Amino acid sequence: MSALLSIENLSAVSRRDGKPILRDVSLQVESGTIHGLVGESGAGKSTISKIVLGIVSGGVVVTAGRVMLDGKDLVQIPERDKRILIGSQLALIPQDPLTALNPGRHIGDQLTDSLRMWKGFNRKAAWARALELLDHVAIRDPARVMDQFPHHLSGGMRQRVLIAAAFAIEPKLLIADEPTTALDATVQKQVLQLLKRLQAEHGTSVVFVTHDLGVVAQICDDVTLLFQGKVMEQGTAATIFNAPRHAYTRALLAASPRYDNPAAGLNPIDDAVIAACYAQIQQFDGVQHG
Ligand SMILES: Nc1ncnc2c1ncn2[C@@H]1O[C@H](COP(=O)(O)OP(=O)(O)OP(=O)(O)O)[C@@H](O)[C@H]1O
Repeated sequence: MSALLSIENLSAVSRRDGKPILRDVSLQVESGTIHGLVGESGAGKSTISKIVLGIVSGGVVVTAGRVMLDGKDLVQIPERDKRILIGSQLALIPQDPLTALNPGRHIGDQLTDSLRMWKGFNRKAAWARALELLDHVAIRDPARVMDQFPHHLSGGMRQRVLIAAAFAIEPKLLIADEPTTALDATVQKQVLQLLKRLQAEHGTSVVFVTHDLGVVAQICDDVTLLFQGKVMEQGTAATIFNAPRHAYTRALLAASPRYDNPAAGLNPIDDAVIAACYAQIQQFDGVQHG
């Protein structure tokens, strides 16, 4: 297997106060696999995704590292080349489908836009392809949905539309940013199954951003676990779940809801584990600056 996306020693700081946001993060997303980017709030998951997608805000400064997509460094290449590379090979499934869709435009127009822009379809061909895509994500009566506005659809349907839009350009890499957080448990499971099916059919590589290890267990092949912008543990999902090495991983697992045993209680993360993580980070920062 070869890595489609290779993040190498990526570090970033806040422009305002120089505070580290990413600390020497390296990870590889192998072709045709789903890589879970996992961590609690502030771990740096969104920052990594935004750097890959070329949409990181000016408040974040990348201070070191490379982001290699298919052999090209996204941090270094000229802006125009980057836009073309990202637009044609990357797609995003966002957390909140409602804000990601334009409320004032029909679903059909929104779906055909990227097909016309990136796949060179004419209006008629794009419309036919969009109908197929909606059918493929199990939307009933796609022709009717094409003429609807986002607010006419349920949350699960909106997320299916965005999944259809993401796969429309046949991206090599898909970034799914907590795509099921806003959905209730039953719909969440259906959307995850859909994502997994399409990913396998298309051979797409996926970075799956989540704070939820239960979701990781359902669909990820590999996992990178972050704490305060530092990789705490990395490996196959099987290793992370069956033989976690880091105390933080074990604590997070114990604190996650058990889908196979919902009656089992949750164990809050021990303060001592968090203190040890901060100590590890302080030591890392000390070595960097000392
Ligand atoms: N534009 C910015 N300017 C300065 N600091 C930022 C900026 N964006 C994010 N940060 C900081 O970077 C750190 C990581 O944030 P990030 O949003 O990447 O974490 P996350 O793991 O995605 O968390 P969440 O699950 O809450 O979205 C946080 O401390 C945050 O305050």
